[in-house]
Amino acid sequence: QWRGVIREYAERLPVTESTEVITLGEGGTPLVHAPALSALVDGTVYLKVEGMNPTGSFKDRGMTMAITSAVAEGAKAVVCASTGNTSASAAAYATQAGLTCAVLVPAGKISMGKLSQAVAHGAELIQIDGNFDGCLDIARKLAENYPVFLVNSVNPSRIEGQKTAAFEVVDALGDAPDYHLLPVGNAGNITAYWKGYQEYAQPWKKPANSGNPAHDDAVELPAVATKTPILWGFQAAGAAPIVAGHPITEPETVATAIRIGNPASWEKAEAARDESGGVIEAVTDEEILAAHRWLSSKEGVFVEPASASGVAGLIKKHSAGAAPAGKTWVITVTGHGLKDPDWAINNPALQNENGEGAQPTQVPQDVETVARALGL
Ligand SMILES: Cc1ncc(COP(=O)(O)O)c(/C=C/C(=O)C(=O)O)c1O
Repeated sequence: QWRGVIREYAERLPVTESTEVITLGEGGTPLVHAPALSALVDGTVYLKVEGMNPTGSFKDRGMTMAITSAVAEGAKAVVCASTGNTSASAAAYATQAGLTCAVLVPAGKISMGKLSQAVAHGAELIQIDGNFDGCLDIARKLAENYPVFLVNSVNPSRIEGQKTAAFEVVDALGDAPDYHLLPVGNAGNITAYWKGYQEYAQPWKKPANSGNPAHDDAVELPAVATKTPILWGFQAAGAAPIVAGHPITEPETVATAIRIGNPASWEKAEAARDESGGVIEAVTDEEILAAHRWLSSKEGVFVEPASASGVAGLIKKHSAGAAPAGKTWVITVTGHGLKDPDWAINNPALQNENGEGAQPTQVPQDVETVARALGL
């Protein structure tokens, strides 16, 4: 039985045997071979399908650690700003821990699937007249001035939890891939992957000065990977502050999850890019929606639009002749397609010549008619 990322990787996380772990069984997600993308780049491409986490996105990895830390510190309430997935995850883990949860979301810019999760778990849901960056500013001020614990990825425990995805990739492949690709919004995830890959590529011992006597006699663990991958991060062209080199005051993209203009982990994301010898570049909404469609129609993997940004990036880099052949690639697809189902029906890449979506056919309850409708 998979025990959740904290128990599975306890020797590499800031916990001890006596820590009360709050978990919904997150982690242990599928690493799925992508035959069509592998053929495209003449290499081996795997998808790290993070939509298979308990609340349907990679955020659960960080939230199990953040809520576990909140409980350890005696918090009674947590707060987060979110484009949707963080709030869905915070609401679920807070419920599991018996904490109240306040979530601040940009008014009218959160997908129905994510909204339904925060509501279902009884979060105090506040829609802010502004964008995600404005919500994060308020959340930080609330945590500074009121008895609420901030669980956004500025909280280092989120990064600790999310680094376990890199461990799982190496454990599954036997070493790090040559390249790892992923979307970049608030930039916590690229920061976490780089931390995980670096830690796994060298001997590891819990930091003795963590103030936790149990760490002082921790054993040193050997390196697991022989190398670290090159990281390629991708922002939506209308919300690409790291690419532009300055904040974007009015970020715009259909990929609402990464509609972020001033990433909290900006510097750490640049460090991950530079230390890994990688890039952070932009992909357009059209390229994102085409990649979203590629995944569902060619690889059998259904994701929400922002999650396809890494795949859009690989396709774009390949068409520019910048994707070397014979390599091993891992692309993190970050959230399940059910989070934002409209794009499965209304994706322009799916519509026919007169702009109709792929509406299901309706016929009378008659087997011959159905057979004809199926073209049998
Ligand atoms: C599906 C999906 N894919 C990619 C990202 C970008 O990850 P980061 O670069 O670590 O921010 C997000 C981020 C969502 C939030 O920031 C939030 O939920 O508040 C996401 O939901």
